[in-house]
Amino acid sequence: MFERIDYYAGDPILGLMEKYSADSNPNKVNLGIGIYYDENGVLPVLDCVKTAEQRIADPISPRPYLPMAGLPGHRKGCQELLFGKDAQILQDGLVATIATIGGSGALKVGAEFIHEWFPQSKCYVSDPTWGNHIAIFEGSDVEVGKYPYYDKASSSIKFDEMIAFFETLNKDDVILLHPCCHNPTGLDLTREQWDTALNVIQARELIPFMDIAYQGFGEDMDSDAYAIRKAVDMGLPLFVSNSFSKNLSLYGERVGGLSVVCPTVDETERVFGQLNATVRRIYSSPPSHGGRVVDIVMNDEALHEQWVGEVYAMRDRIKAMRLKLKSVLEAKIPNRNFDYITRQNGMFSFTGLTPEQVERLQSEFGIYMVSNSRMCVAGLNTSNIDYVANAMADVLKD
Ligand SMILES: Cc1[nH+]cc(COP(=O)(O)O)c(/C=N/[C@@H](CC(=O)O)C(=O)O)c1O
Repeated sequence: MFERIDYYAGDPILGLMEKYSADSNPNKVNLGIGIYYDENGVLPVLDCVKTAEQRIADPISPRPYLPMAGLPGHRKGCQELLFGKDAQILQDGLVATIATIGGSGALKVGAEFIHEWFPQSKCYVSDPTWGNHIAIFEGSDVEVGKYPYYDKASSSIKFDEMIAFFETLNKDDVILLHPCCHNPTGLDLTREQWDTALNVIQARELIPFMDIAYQGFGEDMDSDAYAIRKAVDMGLPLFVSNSFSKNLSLYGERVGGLSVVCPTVDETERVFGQLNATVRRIYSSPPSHGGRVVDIVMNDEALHEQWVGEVYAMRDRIKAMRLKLKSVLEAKIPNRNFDYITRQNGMFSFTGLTPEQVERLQSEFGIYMVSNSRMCVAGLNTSNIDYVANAMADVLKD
């Protein structure tokens, strides 16, 4: 009956977690999946989340279905975080926002929506991008292409090539963009480059789809949303998927959002309705527990302020690890340039190690990076960074 079903080869990122867990090496280090670990190598529960959890737990309350779009407070929290608390488009009711099952759920609903209502549109992702971007859009029968992004030789962005490629695309083609903390390269456009890119997107009548999964880990909450807010200022139609997995450290609660910025209130109502219809036919409604945590933290002024501080502390620890790794590697291999480590933003560093070198780190040292050489810098701490730097120096020297 099922003998014709293909074996699943596994996911290049999630599959690493299983291998890491099974590794008996006492010195093993997990630099694979994009998860923030604290200085003690522990996945933190943020203090603001602890408070929210206590409020949810006492008094304990029933767990009815949520609306298809999720809790209004969760949706409001997404909108204010992405567009700014006083954004005119929010006052004018021009944003259709739903709470989703993480950023992945937001991308899936967005992909389904595009397949249904823009069937001629192709989706173009950066080369390279987060691998699941391609799987999610192709899984919704949206044809996926790649736009030039990363130049391996110079560890920089192929900006002119990217712009030239955008100029060749068709009206309503979708451009999947990382507003900050690009995964896997860590390389972000400057504000001037965003302005240029968005002008071309506007001129070609392309549809920007911005996936922001690490807001607050780059510069700050507002700066990290620059591209999103610039697109709004320009009057562009815009899709934004956001994730609270990383900046609320709520990975397993599956909380995110999908927002669509529309030209008129009538179009916003139409889009919002169809987003609900799409949710209903995929998973019906989002999870309530995580949604309530988001609602409480995002809408309680004191908790929101505490949350921002906790995100910036995570950001700053990652930045400190970048500086330390760069200095240790420079000391060990003086003739090699490691500037890329501190030029990159967010959780990831694209190390440029060859697949063989990545494999050696794993098999000889128990250090796990994604096979494309992406390192999750948040897995480093003062206890393991010398071990990791020594191992990287060893494989780089040979
Ligand atoms: C750019 C991006 N967008 C969306 C997601 C999905 O987020 P979530 O809210 O958990 O559904 C992730 C997760 N990335 C990390 C984990 C994973 O691969 O699923 C990663 O790149 O390691 C991203 O890196």
